[in-house]
Amino acid sequence: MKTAGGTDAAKRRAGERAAEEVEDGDVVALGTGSTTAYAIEAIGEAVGDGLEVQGIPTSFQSRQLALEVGIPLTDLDAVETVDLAIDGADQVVDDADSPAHGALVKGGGAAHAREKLVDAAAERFVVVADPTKLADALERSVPIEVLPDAHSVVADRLSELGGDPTLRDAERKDGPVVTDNGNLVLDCEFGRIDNPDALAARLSRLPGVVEHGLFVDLADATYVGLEDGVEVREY
Ligand SMILES: O=C[C@H](O)[C@H](O)[C@H](O)COP(=O)(O)O
Repeated sequence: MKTAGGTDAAKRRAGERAAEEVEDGDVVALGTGSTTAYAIEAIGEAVGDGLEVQGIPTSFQSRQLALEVGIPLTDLDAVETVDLAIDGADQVVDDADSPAHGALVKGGGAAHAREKLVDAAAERFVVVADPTKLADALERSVPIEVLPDAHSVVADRLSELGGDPTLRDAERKDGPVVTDNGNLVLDCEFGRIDNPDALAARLSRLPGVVEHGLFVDLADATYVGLEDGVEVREY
């Protein structure tokens, strides 16, 4: 998969390095997005060379790619353990002095509900990112998957919390984005999020919210792809 801009080589390095963590016999959660796609392709190559793994896809996109590159697939409810999750992020807190170090915003591809489920279940969750994703604090809009009937009432509650929600529109279809789970997505601006843990708890309490894109205390490491290598942050 190719993406626009100069970060493609960095994404590839991060993805390929994370794929090197996969061991024979592992169950691996396969995240969604352009960076994780490089990891899935690399795992597929290793499978071609004899590595035995089972993958759990997190979206239609990652499922299709995994099938294309020959990774045998399974489901979360069919396995006892998920050894490793490899997944991208839209933003990562990279300030080691911050209590939110390693917190993420995810869901740019509207896959965050399934991603959070498997990333949280994994023994080890590795984020793959290029340097444009790193920030001192989270300030990207937060994707919030909502039941279709709930989008306007949840939007009202988000405004009361100080947010500025927008229903995500599909680019090549009239109407909103519909997730793989049949739901809608509100992208909510909160400005700089100094306490993502507190905001995450408030969002989770709203009836009609299926899942939000704040991932707090879930990642074990971030692999940051650079033009000439990979930097690893362990949390
Ligand atoms: O819903 C999508 C996911 O959370 C992605 O992992 C995230 O948007 C990052 O994607 P990319 O690697 O394409 O920037």
